[in-house]
Amino acid sequence: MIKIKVPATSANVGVGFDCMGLAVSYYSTVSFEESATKLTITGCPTEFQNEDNLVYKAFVKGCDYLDKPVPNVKIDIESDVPVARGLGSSSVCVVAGLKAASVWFDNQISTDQLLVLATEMEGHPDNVTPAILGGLCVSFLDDHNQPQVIKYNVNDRLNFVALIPDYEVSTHEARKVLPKTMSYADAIHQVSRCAVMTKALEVGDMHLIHESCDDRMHEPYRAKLIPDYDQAKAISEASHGTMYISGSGSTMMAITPNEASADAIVKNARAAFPNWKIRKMAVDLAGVQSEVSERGKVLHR
Ligand SMILES: Nc1ncnc2c1ncn2[C@@H]1O[C@H](COP(=O)(O)OP(=O)(O)O)[C@@H](O)[C@H]1O
Ligand SMILES: N[C@@H](CCOP(=O)(O)O)C(=O)O
Repeated sequence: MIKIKVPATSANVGVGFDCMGLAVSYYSTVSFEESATKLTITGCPTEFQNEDNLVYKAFVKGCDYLDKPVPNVKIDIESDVPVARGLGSSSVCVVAGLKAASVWFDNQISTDQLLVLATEMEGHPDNVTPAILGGLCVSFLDDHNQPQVIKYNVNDRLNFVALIPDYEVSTHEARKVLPKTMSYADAIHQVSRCAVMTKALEVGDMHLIHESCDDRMHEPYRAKLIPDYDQAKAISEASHGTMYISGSGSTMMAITPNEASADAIVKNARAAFPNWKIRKMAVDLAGVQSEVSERGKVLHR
């Protein structure tokens, strides 16, 4: 059996639209086993238990890339990552399927190629890159379709709190509300803040994090899709947090200067939104992990 563990990701981190993403300590584990029948999928909503399942599509893409016949397979998805909440559930599926195909055929897909294939499927690299590599990543595909990635450290003092609403926002729909162009003035605003944000996260400078986390590319448009955005932001800021929309929402992520501030946000957000999941999260540094076992015995990781 092959088990693939993939972290959730918080894309954009406010000002890094479509290029910056953070792997967080919230996971899905997907198992792949040989099967007598073509495909069995368990552990996910019935609407996804068919050949259109994103994990299976990615597995097929990986096999095709390696020019191997797609094996009959049983897939079991054990997921903590909520669907369509801006924590990269689709990237988890894509990365799990591609990585499983690689492991199935002796790890023949390189990490760079995994990044290329995963980005092709997702359409943007900001979730799949940290899901594969872990940590805080900034990335793009160059003109030769090669991934260019830089990883930044995130200061240990910082804490992250995910405020996960009980309603979805589909990434596809949340991309439709964005304008097609932006002004030079807004581009300067964005580029300068994005560059400052990366270093501010590294050194843990909460003042600079707060000042630079002021997006003009997506957040003003998407805030309208999240009816509780203003209240969530007020709760975060009342306890010294800086909040941004995680990915395309609906989750909102608060960055806090210390644990006490994170605990206060958790307490106040739980009181205000009793039906939401409010979770403290750490940065995942490992990225995708695989394990191969036979009759319960781990053969290699
Ligand atoms: N456990 C799962 N099994 C199959 N497909 C899934 C699963 N989780 C997520 N998906 C796919 O990912 C899509 C959600 O992706 P998206 O709208 O980008 O939101 P997110 O922010 O969670 O990535 C679902 O519509 C579905 O196609
Ligand atoms: N850059 C993308 C990120 C989408 O992340 P998701 O977790 O919501 O799928 C975007 O903002 O559209």
